[in-house]
Formats: sequence, C-alpha cells, structure tokens
Amino acid sequence: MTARGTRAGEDAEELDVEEALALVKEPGNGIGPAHGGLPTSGPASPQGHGIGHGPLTPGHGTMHSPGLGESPRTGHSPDAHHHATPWPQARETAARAARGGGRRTPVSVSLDAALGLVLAEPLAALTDLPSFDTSAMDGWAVAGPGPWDVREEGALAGHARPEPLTDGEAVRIATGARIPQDTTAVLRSEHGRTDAKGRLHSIREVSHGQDIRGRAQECRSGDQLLPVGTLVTPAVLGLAAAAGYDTLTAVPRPRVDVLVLGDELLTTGLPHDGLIRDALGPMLPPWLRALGAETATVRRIGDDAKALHKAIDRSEADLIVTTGGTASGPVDHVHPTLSRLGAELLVDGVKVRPGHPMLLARTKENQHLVGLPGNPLAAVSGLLTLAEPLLRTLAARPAPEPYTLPLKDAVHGHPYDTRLVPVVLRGDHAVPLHYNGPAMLRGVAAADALAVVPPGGARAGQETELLDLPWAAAGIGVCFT
Ligand SMILES: Nc1nc2c(c(=O)[nH]1)N[C@H]1C(S)=C(S)[C@@H](COP(=O)(O)OP(=O)(O)OC[C@H]3O[C@@H](n4cnc5c(N)ncnc54)[C@H](O)[C@@H]3O)O[C@H]1N2
Ligand code: MOO
Repeated sequence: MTARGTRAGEDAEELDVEEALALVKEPGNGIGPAHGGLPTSGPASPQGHGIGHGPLTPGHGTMHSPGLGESPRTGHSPDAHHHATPWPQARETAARAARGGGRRTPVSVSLDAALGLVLAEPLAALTDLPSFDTSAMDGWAVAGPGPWDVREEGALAGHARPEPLTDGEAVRIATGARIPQDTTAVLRSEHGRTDAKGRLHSIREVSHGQDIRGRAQECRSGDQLLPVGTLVTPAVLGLAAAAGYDTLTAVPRPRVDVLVLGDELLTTGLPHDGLIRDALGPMLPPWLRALGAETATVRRIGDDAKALHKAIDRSEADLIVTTGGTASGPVDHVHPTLSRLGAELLVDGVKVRPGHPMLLARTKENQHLVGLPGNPLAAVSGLLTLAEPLLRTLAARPAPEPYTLPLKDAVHGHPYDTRLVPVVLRGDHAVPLHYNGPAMLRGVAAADALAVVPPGGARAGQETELLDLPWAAAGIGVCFT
C-alpha cells in the first residue's frame, strides 16, 4: 500500500471539462485556476458554494418528489445541479427516511447469528456471576490458619461437588473449581510448600478470603448488564453466554436486494470486446453486511427496463440497491422506471464527487431504493452517502462519532460539491491517495477512510472529516461474518 499525496494538477485532470472550466471560471470561490494551486483559506461555509439555487424539497423534511420524470434529465446540466441535494443533507434525508417506517419487529436469534445486530431488549443476567464461589487460582483451598493437612483424595477441578473442609485442612484446587464449604482462602501453588510429613505451609501471609471469587461478584441474577441499543460484539456474545443466554432479542438486519444493471458486464474472466468485469456485484454484499444489512439477492438484469421494473415491483426487501443506469443515457432506466412505478424521489442527485447522480426513492411503504451510479468509486460514494445512514437507522445502530484529522497533503476541491477522497491514516494524519477517479477502485482498495473534502478544496494540515471504511474502523465493522 503506497500512500502518496494528491497533487492539484493531477487531480484536475480527473475532472471533466465542465468541472475544470468551472474551476477556472468561478469567481469568488476562493480557488485559482485548475492548475493554479490551492486556496489559502477554506470556504467559510462548506456547502455554501451552490450555483445560486437552494435544494428543492429533498433533505428539507417534506418528502416531495422533485419532479421525477417531469423534465429530461441531463446529468451535468444546470437543471440537474439545481435538484442536487447538499451532501450533509442527503445523509440526513436518508437517515430520516428510514425512521419514517417506525420500529422494526425484534427477532429472537441464536447467539451465533446475533453478531452485528443491536439488542432490542436489555441484557439482564439470568444467573449470578459467578454462580458459585470459585477459586481464582491453581493451588489449595485451605481452612483456618496453616500449616494444613492436605486431603488425599486428589484435586478439585471441573464441576465435582466438594466435601466441606474442616479447620486445618487443605485440598488441591484448580482455577475455576467450586470452593468447598468452610474454605477461608486459596493458597496459590507457588506460595505453598509441603514438608516431609506432607503438611502444607504458606511462604506468605494468608489473608482471609484471598483468591476466592465470590458468588455474584460480577452481577446478581436480574441485574441489567447492557441496555437496549447495544451493538452485539464478540464480547457481548461472550457475556450473554456467560449470563445464561442461548438466544438474543435483537433488531433484524435490513434485507437488501441488489440489482446490477448493464449489458456490458462479465462475471468471470478477462475483459474483452468492450465488455468489462462487474466490480459491484462482488463488492456490495459484504460491504452491506458490514453496514448491518443482509443481501437477499444479487441479480444482474442488464439494460432491460422491463426486467428492472419487474424486479423492483416484486422486491420485498427493505432496501433495493441498483447499480448503474442513474444518468440520462439511452439505456439509463432507473429514473423512468421509478417514475412508472410511482416512486417518491427523496434525493435526486447529490452535490458530491464522485457519485453525483446517486438517488434515493421510496418505492412503497417501508421500502426504499438507493440508485448507485455505475462508476465503481461513485457507487462507493453513494453507498456511504445514502445507503449507510438508511441501513444504520433501520438496523438501529448508533451513528459513528464524527472525527477529523489533518490532511498530510492538499486536496483539490470541486467548486460547488463535496469530494470524497480515499485516504490512509498514518500517525495523526490522513494521507490522500491517488487513483481516486470515479471509475477507479485502486485508491479505495488501499484506503482506511474517505476524506470529506469541502467545496473549494482543503489545504495540507487542514482538519478534515473522515468516514471510516468498515474494515479499517475499530469495532464491529471488522466482522464480516
Ligand atoms: N451526460 C452525462 N453523462 C454522464 C453524467 C452526466 O452528468 N451527464 N454523469 C457521469 C457520471 S459522474 C457518472 S458517475 C455516470 C453515472 O452513470 P450511470 O449510473 O448511469 O452508470 P452507467 O452509465 O450504467 O455506468 C457508468 C460506468 O460505470 C461502469 N459500470 C457500470 N456498472 C458497473 C459495474 N457493476 N462494475 C463495473 N463498472 C460498472 C459502466 O460500464 C460505465 O463505464 O454517468 C456519467 N455520465
Ligand atoms: O464522476 Mo461521477 O461523479 O459521479 O462518478
């Protein structure tokens, strides 16, 4: 993994013609010509560099269609930008859309299926922990002051019920074994010596109760160990098992149907004859899983409008994710299909690069559709901008704490839109990576996070918000099971 800084000139080459022109032309946006370096100060309001139109209804609470199907969509046209929602609002709209459906019915799941879910009921201890007095060390259970006569019947280990000790008696005991009644302390093996007559002496002073783990030291039966809303981590599974649980009551994973559009996609072998490998079919299910969802199906439906219509219409998933077909090309069927289905468009384009044609629609009650652009890094951008907040809310997961780090190198900005740029985290800096073009996965595949670069760009050393990638974040995100 090589971490190299993004240089302004190279970055500008990845912008399309209109974007590059805008960089040169835009007056008063705090940025020079595309090859002219970076601003000396960040924009006062990161989202305040629109083109003079506020967003339409998306992101403002009322879930109005912004005119789906009413006008031809022209991608980069001013009209399309007019509809686009600022990036932070798009994320809020996605989270809010998921809240609209109310609380999802909890399910009872076996411990091995509960990892990554959120507790829908508090975890109350079903037993005292420990549930009996146990030895904390290997050694001898002793009664009264030494020296002690050592019982001959061998060692206490496992679950055998021990006979009570009499004063002056000791018995060998293993860590975790039940303490015999009337034991006053446990003497560690390394602190005891037996004399020629077989009597046990302590080489240290023995205090009353030492190395005895008393019943209910950790909790009493009925104590609340964890509240509703706790994410089930491996440690939670361990605690639940210790506390007597075989199943947990949790919020179910939202179910996702993934529809991969595009006639040009191959599922195996090398690209040939204008055909390319489908990068999103393999990428999305494990990523969605890390976001708390489960992928019900991945279907490749080509550029077939009828098949798309049928697949959306018949889906019973909580969320449909489509890939490709979001723009306005001759075979971009997502918008017309949503229109025919009477879907309500909540977000129609986002002021973010890459990924600006992404969309969010409500297809039916308690079902949404996130349209990811086909360019693979643009799809990642859509996944983190729209699918992540929606799925997180459906799964009742807590929002990650926002955090910032200074950038190691300057990152060129888009004049009006937020940029999401792959970075690696090195020490206390985020190092921007190359290969961050919309069609490239090379940068994000080496990255720990995406830096949220405000409109206008960011200077070296500028504190920048980061979105952790699931495999790099400390937490349940690392568990893809
Ligand atoms: N006239 C305009 N054209 C385009 C605009 C625009 O604003 N006006 N936006 C561009 C941007 S930005 C993006 S992003 C794409 C979004 O396009 P679509 O969502 O319609 O995606 P497609 O056209 O189907 O595909 C785009 C690109 O991605 C490749 N692709 C698609 N699916 C996959 C996949 N599963 N794995 C790998 N690669 C995939 C596809 O072959 C294309 O190369 O539109 C621009 N055009
Ligand atoms: O460039 Mo497109 O910005 O959304 O991939």
